[in-house]
Amino acid sequence: MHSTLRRQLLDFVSVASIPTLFLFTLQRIYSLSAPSSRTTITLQWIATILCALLLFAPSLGLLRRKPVASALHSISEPPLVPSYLPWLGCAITYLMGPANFLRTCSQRYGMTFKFLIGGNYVVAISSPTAIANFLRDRTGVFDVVDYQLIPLLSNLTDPSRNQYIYEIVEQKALVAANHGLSQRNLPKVSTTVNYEIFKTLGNVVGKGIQLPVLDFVQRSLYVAVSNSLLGSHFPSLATFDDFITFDDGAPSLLRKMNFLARPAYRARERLISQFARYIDTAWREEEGGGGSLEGASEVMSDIVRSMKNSELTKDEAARLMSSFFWGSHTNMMRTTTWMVRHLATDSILLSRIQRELQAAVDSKFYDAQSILHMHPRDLDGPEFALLTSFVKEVLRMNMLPTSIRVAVRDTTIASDNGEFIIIRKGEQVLANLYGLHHAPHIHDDPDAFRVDRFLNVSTEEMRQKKTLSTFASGQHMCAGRHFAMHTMRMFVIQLLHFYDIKAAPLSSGVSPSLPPVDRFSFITVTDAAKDIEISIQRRDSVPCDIVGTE
Ligand code: HEM
Repeated sequence: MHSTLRRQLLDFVSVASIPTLFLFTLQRIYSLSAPSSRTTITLQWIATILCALLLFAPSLGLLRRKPVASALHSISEPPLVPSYLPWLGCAITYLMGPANFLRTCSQRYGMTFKFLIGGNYVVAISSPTAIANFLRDRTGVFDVVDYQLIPLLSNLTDPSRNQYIYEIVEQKALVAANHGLSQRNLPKVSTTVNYEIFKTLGNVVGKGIQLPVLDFVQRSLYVAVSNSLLGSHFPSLATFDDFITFDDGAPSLLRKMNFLARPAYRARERLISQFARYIDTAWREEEGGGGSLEGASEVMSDIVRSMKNSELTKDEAARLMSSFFWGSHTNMMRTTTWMVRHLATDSILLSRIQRELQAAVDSKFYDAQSILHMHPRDLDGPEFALLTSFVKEVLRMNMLPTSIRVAVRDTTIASDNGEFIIIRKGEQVLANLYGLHHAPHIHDDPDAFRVDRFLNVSTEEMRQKKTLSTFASGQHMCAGRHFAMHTMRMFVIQLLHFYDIKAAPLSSGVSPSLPPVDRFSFITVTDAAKDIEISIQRRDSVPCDIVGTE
């Protein structure tokens, strides 16, 4: 707050001084040439009004620093989104609906803009080059603020412990997560996830069901992913309801609006005690400071070991696990939910994806067993090019920003076309994925859903153009990206191979269309009341008997 007020004062002093001096000079000239008390009073009034306007100019957005041009580059200050509340700024509009706020501002102000929120200036950036540059910064000018969210998400209440906890997270737990979920080590967990998806779909769907899409996907993915990461000591089914309640309220908990999220608050505490119990039950000590979680994936054992070998309490470790667990489920569930909704409501899309899958089955993956042994590399190959493009398109349409950094000193970020964006010390920089993924000069007809948008774009080309940034980049790029891409595609492959799916008709008998995005939500969800139902039937023609799955 202090720096904001100082900034406003400096803005005022620097800009207000020019017209004030001008009026003062004018006044002097008038009073010298034609002394008249009326003229002097009028000029004083004009000066006062101008000063008052200029004082509030920063929050009204009237004050825009002109871009400073240099011979080689253009260096510019981002335009400030007007707001009428001095310290709060745009907080209310942003917090009530970030998706809507970013969409409106991107349309109005373009690729970069600044807004005031609760005493902090946030610079939202959509340029692919600028996003990559600030996320990949290695000079230390951009610090991670996301970790400040960990205490909020995990309900860590002793601030004196936070610095130490961040260090353990950054230097130990995340290193273990990145290593265990890397492309090289992914096969250690991917076969388990393939089998768990198979088993869970069998249990949830049985011979056939009709469920809202969100409920179906959340239930199936939650159990499959939890089982594959944590093994059978973790009560996946029994914790599902608490996880969903926590997930629903997570945006409010992160916004410090606990009063809006009491059920989520309580559900999270129950989940945390389950984690504490799980670590006790599943942990097996080994000689030499080792040890592992019985039946769990190697990566989860490594993460828990890294916490156990530090000075974290059991409660702190259980709380951190709940945050990791939430992060590993929430985005994947939402993305897969949108994929299934698209498939259920668009018969052309469904048959294109089915044809690709059938061709892959005919040529390479002849039976259920070979589908369940698919290697992550198989999914990245040409056999599943359309499915891969489909996931990317769904991510492009729905991802909201998650990457925020804070500038520790004044700096600039190199953007496109030789432009530089001025960032001042203390300002937060936000990767505005909405702006990047919906800019018409970057993505042709950006509001249209095109399943083959990324079909002929190689990974290398995408890396170079940086036009899709769903997993961020740089040091804190998503550790679970390979796991997520594998799991989401495997879920769709099994759903379409072993089952027939279609959207259940509405009560009017009409086939439903894709439900609208709730633009006022924190994440691009749909209003639960507007979700569509899906009918799923096991395909008797496809054998489902797999050796090794009881
Ligand atoms: C569709 C699915 C997913 C999306 C879109 C996604 C997106 C992201 C993004 C954008 C970040 C970077 C945040 C930042 O820059 O500060 C991130 C970080 C992270 N994600 Fe994911 N994620 C997904 C799935 C997963 C899964 C399945 C896991 C684990 C199994 C996971 C684990 C992590 C971890 C540990 C980090 C922190 C990395 C670090 O700070 O070094 N994510 N994720």
